[in-house]
Amino acid sequence: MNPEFWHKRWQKNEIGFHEKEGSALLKKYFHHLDMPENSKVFVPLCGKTRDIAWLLSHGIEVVAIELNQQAVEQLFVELGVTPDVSDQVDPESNLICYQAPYISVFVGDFFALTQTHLGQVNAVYDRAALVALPSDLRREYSQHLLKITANCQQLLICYDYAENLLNGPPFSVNEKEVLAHYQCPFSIKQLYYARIDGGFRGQEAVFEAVYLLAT
Ligand SMILES: C[S@@+](CC[C@H](N)C(=O)[O-])C[C@H]1O[C@@H](n2cnc3c(N)ncnc32)[C@H](O)[C@@H]1O
Repeated sequence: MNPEFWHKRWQKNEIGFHEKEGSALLKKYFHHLDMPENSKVFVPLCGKTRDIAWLLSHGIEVVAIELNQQAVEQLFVELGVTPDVSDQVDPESNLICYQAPYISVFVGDFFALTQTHLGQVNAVYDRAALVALPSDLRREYSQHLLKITANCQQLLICYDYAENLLNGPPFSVNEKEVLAHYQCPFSIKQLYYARIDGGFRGQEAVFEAVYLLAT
């Protein structure tokens, strides 16, 4: 998916992936992560997810990245927070950073983000990020994610459906693929696997899965 694809989706408000009430699966399974006091979670490819509001309301600091600036503007409006905006992150990355207490959201390409930008995080929350990318980019994504988070534990939410059933995104990422990306360095536990209620784009056989990736 090139950046234009996503910018057009945001421009036309074609954001069927956005959950107005946030993810029920995050609320149900977040406690499986080992989160000490004052923890920080990284939310890659965050869109304007309401999950960030939920994390903040539970005392979790959030750092996130999203390609589309309009999405990030909307995220902060919906949070009811006025951010400081800086395009002086560094001369090379072209990242812009929206910051307010307990939250930093970078606007730009995930692959331009470094461990230095991110700082130390206690966990990664990936909903609809890995599955947003075509297969050739998913390997690069998982490797980059491990590198910039220093193999940090992760709660991962994926879709699983038969190839040819749907045109992604979201792409199907089954358990075998999750293992291929992450079994080194993690032990991987599937916490949830169920058919999506009411189907997905007219298809019944689409499943949602939650994985805990921990060392
Ligand atoms: C399927 S949406 C998921 C958004 C969010 N995680 C959620 O649950 O609502 C994928 C998002 O990733 C963003 N995106 C795609 N490629 C990206 C990249 N290389 N760097 C940063 N964001 C990207 C898109 O603009 C889009 O908002």
